[in-house]
Amino acid sequence: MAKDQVVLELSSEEETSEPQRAKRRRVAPKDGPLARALRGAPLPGPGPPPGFSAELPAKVKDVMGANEAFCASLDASADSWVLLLRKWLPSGELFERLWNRHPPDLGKGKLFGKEVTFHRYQQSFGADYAFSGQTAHAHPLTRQDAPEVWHVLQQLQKLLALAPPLKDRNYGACLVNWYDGGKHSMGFHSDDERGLVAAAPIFAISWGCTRTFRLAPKKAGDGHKVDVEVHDGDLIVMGGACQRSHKHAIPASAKTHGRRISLTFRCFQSQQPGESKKQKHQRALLQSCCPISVDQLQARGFFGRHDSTWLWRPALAAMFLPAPRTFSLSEETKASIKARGTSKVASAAKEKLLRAARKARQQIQSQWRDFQPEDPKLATTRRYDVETDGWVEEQVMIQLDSKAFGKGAVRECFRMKEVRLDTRLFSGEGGSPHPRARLSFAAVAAGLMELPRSSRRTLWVAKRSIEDHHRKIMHRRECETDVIHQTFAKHYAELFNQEVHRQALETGLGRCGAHDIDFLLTHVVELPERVTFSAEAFVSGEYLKHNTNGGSIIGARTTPQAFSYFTFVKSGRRLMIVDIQGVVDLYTDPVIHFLPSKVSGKLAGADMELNFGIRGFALFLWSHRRNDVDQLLKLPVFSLSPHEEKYLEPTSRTVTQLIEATKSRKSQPPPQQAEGGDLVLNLHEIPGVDLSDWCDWHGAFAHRSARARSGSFDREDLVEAECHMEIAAMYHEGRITLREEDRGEPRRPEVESAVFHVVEAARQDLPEALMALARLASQEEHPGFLPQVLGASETNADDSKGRSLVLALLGRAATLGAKHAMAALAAEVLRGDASQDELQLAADHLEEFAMETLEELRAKEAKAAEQEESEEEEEDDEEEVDQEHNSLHRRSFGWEVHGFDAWQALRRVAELYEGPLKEAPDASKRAAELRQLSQDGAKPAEEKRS
Ligand SMILES: O=C(O)CCC(=O)C(=O)O
Ligand SMILES: [Fe+2]
Repeated sequence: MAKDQVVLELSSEEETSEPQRAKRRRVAPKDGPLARALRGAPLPGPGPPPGFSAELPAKVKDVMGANEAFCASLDASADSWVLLLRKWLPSGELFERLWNRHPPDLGKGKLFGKEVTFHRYQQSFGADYAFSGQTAHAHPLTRQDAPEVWHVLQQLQKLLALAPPLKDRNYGACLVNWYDGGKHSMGFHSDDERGLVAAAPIFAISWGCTRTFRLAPKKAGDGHKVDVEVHDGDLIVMGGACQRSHKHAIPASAKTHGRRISLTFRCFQSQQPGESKKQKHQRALLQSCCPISVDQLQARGFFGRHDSTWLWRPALAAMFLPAPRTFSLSEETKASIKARGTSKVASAAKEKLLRAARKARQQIQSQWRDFQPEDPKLATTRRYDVETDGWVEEQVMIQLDSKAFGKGAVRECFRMKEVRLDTRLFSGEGGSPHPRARLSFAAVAAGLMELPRSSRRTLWVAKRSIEDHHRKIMHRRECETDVIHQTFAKHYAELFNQEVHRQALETGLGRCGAHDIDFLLTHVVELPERVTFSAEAFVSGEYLKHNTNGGSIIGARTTPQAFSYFTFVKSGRRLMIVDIQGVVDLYTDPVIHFLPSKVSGKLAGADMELNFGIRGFALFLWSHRRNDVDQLLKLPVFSLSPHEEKYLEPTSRTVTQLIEATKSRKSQPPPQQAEGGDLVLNLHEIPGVDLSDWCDWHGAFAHRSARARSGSFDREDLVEAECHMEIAAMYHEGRITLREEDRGEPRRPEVESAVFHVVEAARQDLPEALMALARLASQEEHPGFLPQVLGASETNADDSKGRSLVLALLGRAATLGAKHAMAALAAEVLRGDASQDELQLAADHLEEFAMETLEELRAKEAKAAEQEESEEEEEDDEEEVDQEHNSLHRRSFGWEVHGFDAWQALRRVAELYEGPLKEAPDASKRAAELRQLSQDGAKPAEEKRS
């Protein structure tokens, strides 16, 4: 079964109406619009048990007499629910009669491979019941053979008649359990055997003494636990995703001595009646507007949601609208709901659904009208499995359209039908191909036979790149990349949905406007002779783009933006899924920005063309405004400057500007830095920038010698800081700017925000940011980076404060291993009158600078020698883009001009130990060593020079 091919045409409601809907959903069905309109007067009685709240529509209660009916949703989105109908069908004299029908022996089963005897009697009726590793053979469920069970079934059918999706379902399978006293019990389990109609509710009737019916989530945190005292005649209905999310049990009880019987009715696929003409028609309509079966919809919980098992919900109908248009009931209809009640609404909604489906069918038919398929061909599909990072292959038969129906700049699309071959047709029972079957397979392939009716035929769009498809291997890799990306995105979409559900439940905030999202599943189709396509399911509807790989945010939807940011955070800042586009929340064709060294497997090997790495992350973070969904998911805040907060509307950046920003990193030289005129800004007066706590440079002493650092400095956690620095770089280069009309000063570079981001990056210990900031704080000119910024001296009388700040920043950078910061710090310290401690620090840093420089020289020489040996001529430095780091990475901002080379540095340190530091431990010994080293090293270097 093509379970995975889910194509829905969803209609989008206005984002703004979402909070209201979310609110409704949380307490559904109680506050569903229909339920609210239909709710009758409350019934007398003890009221709902803990965890239960809602009452059911009056019409449902009518049929059941004056009994109470409650509903509990087991999770925040009401995907899993239970109904409780009190005193639905008291046992009366039937109890004794059915009791006498229990089998002579206790039930038996297998648990973890071991034979066990259950603490209860058990018998199935109507359909064999497979449980705990064995099958219980059923007795017939007829008036003659099981009159009591039969009687209950008759009553149940009356109830089913109220629920359109269930009314023609056959519930002719019942498991009866006899509990003789409190020692008899049933352990936790779910009623999720094979062969059940997916998501069709389970009906459990209790007779006899009161027991606790316990429901608990399978995974802690996935929903609520509920204990219900079930009395004689009570009916429990478990619906929606209940069996998937929850387990249930009848726990043993020391206090209970009475007898109890339970009857659970289930809906088996094998027992469903043939469809009537009308039903068939309805089903065909649904299927024609989306190649997904009604059963699959049920499996996805669409029919099980909220009260939709009982009424066709308008929201459900809306899902089938072909184009995203706001679907809402007319005022007139709403009034009639209020006035008249259930059945009208149900049928009106149904009518709307059918009309929508018909329209969708027409649309699809017209799209496929001039489909002129070529002969069917055998092909291999390859699906990517995220878990195993491998490919799964399958044989299919495809028919391609003879001409492309769509052409983009890089790709062309063909309509395609794909038939997944029904293996029963083509192979013998045991899996080995039957000779005759093989024959017919060949016959189909040769076009001699019609495609077999029973196999599934689905509609696809096959894509290939216009340019490259003749370069077969390349093109195959490209198709694979598409598939890998999309499957990855789908995986993250699932994580996103789960997280939204979890947070909605935990916080009690509801979904805060978050929609469930999905990506189309794609696969590679490979024809003989290595002709390759990537294929994805066909969707119709209005196609919208929500953000781009260049960081543009389009439109006001919150879900797609939150999703992109979620992928960044969830992946540990290793990747970010962008270019979110598709029909409503069914997306396709994403781009993944990633850091090549931090992802593994097939993703790492995938296409680099559209991956902008750090710059891609930075552009998105710069454009993205924090929204409700980010907050719901507790995604961390990425700080933006006060100017950005004020002037940056997500829509204020033009797409071209951003695309320019991303492209030019690769090919063109940076644009001329934006004209600054005679703009001068004092570093200490930039809004949002507070450097006062940095101004004590003695903080740098805390780290003493950089060599005392434990291990090498780890840049793993610096991705966010790199993003800040990249934003600063882009401002500096004039690649991005704020909306000028708002700020009222056209063509003025946005220096304030650039500085803000440098400071953010410096606070996160990014060495180049510390050095950049030190440069901005210094009193020298710095034409290379944000020349408009002045350090303290000219405007600030307190000169020493400025020097302190510079030293503190350099000290921190030095401690983090920035070589030139070490030497520059030493040079600065030695220039003034320094204390002993300061001199010692300078000596330590200078020594380490020398050692590192020597190390680098040695490594360089070794590499050169190696290259000479292997005679590698190729210069493979073909303008490689560093995706892992910001474009100012390893820049020293003028601090490299400190006047020391390794030898000079060594001599200078020696001088210090001979002079002002001669009191230091082992001073003279160290001085001698350093002098020796400087002489040894200097010789070969001088030889070389001459
Ligand atoms: O005795 C009960 O009410 C529980 C029965 C049950 O869970 C089952 O038959 O699967
Ligand atoms: Fe059960």
